[in-house]
Amino acid sequence: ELYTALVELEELLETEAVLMTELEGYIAAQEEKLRVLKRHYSEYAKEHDEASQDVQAYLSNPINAYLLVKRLTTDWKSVESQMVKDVGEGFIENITNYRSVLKFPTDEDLNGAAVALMRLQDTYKLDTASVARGELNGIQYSTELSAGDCFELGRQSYNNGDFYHTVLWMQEALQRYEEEYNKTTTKSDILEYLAFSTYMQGNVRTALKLTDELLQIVPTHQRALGNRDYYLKDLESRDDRKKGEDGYGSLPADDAKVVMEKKPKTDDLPERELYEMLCRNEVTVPVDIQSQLKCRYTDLGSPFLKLARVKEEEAYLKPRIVIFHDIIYDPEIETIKRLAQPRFRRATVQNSETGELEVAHYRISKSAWLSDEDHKHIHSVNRRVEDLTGLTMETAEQLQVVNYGIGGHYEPHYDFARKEEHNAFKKLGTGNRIATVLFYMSDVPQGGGTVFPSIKVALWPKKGSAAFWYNLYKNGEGDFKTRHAACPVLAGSKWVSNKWIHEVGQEFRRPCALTND
Ligand SMILES: O=C(O)CCC(=O)C(=O)O
Ligand SMILES: [Fe+2]
Repeated sequence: ELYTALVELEELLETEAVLMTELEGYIAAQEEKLRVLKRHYSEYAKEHDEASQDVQAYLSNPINAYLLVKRLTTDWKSVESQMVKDVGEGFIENITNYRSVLKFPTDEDLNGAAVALMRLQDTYKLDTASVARGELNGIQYSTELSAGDCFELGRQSYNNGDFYHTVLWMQEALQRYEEEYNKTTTKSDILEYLAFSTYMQGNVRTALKLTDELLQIVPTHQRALGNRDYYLKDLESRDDRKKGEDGYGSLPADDAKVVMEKKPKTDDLPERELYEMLCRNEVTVPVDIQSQLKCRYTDLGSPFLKLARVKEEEAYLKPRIVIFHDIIYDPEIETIKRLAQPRFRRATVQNSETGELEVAHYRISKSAWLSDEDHKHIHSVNRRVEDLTGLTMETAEQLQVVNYGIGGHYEPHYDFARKEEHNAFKKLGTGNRIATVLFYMSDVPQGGGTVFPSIKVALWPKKGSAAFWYNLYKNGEGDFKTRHAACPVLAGSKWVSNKWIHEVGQEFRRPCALTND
């Protein structure tokens, strides 16, 4: 699939350019065909008119008689062959050939891109009308969506069983439909989806009202008729139940407070809330902690860095999370992006029960792995990580390069493996992931932060900087406060590289301890 990385979507513009050229050619051929037919027609019209004025006089001329017969035999054959001529064939053939060389998105991409929009809408609390106007957080990004576009977004949500977003987008479609001069969809289609999803959201009365509206437009609509009966029965049975319960016999006035509660997500509610608030930059590190944070030029105790000190900024102290500024250079970034691009695969996660690598809705990006041998720039970057951290790269993983597409994200996770988990590191014999270095290789205009919910830290990508933290305590236990996430990218293309450093080989560089600290 293509929607999971922005670089791959860029290639779709090339596909679009080729398709436009083909379509233009097809239109020209079709116009030529019509031009020829029109010419034939006007010849017929001219002769026919003349003949009609005086049929006998016209036909008494043997040449005219001959020409009339000719017009309706050989001439007409050529008209017919012109009419049946399929000017599209060649173009369709071209397009079919392009399918194997150009990138084409699939239905999965369409769905993924729609789901990503819904994710952005939820995480960043974007209201449907603004998104439909092409506006994200008050910034105008694109052209407006038509009623048909909104309808299609609603339909995608519907197919995913997401009635909450179906209702939002069908309502928007309806509003836009009413204001549209050139209609891009039909009101009955919108009403059908809207009514049923409203019902699924628990609002029977509104569903009934919408279905009645639909039946006014299409009185014989079979599904609507069936649904209407069903909704009425449902209301009746609710009425009965209500009577039995409290004896009042009144229905809950669900119309008054349009019920549109989101599906309850009880599994991760508090962290989820905090995560999304951090992504929206609504939470900051408490002042008493913030006031202790420092920035410095430092050699970090490395002889090599004595003459090339680095800019270190503390983002948090326990656990210690630091940002190194201007630590990876533009030419290196360019090399990394160039080498990674052809190797990109959908990023996977490890199933903690089976140990298998699999794709997951909670990690949406493309990634590739680069090693020292791939380019001298990769070697330099790895060497720099060794200088910055004082840790050996002997047991580290290769450099992982990641690009996030529309709404791309990675929900809260630990970089280290938990004891009970099945994990590939056990087999490798390199120990757990002791530390993470995360290079930011692009700026991100909106969204795309790296956030740590349990300590309320948000790091914002800045091209050329890197974050560093230890995932494990000195006694090898995982530090659960390092749980972190990559917020959905709201605007722009986010590029990062991870260097995951392992335990084995660090014995004299970061000696073990008996307790956490
Ligand atoms: O992209 C980010 O900001 C964080 C990525 C991350 O946490 C990971 O890849 O493990
Ligand atoms: Fe991570």
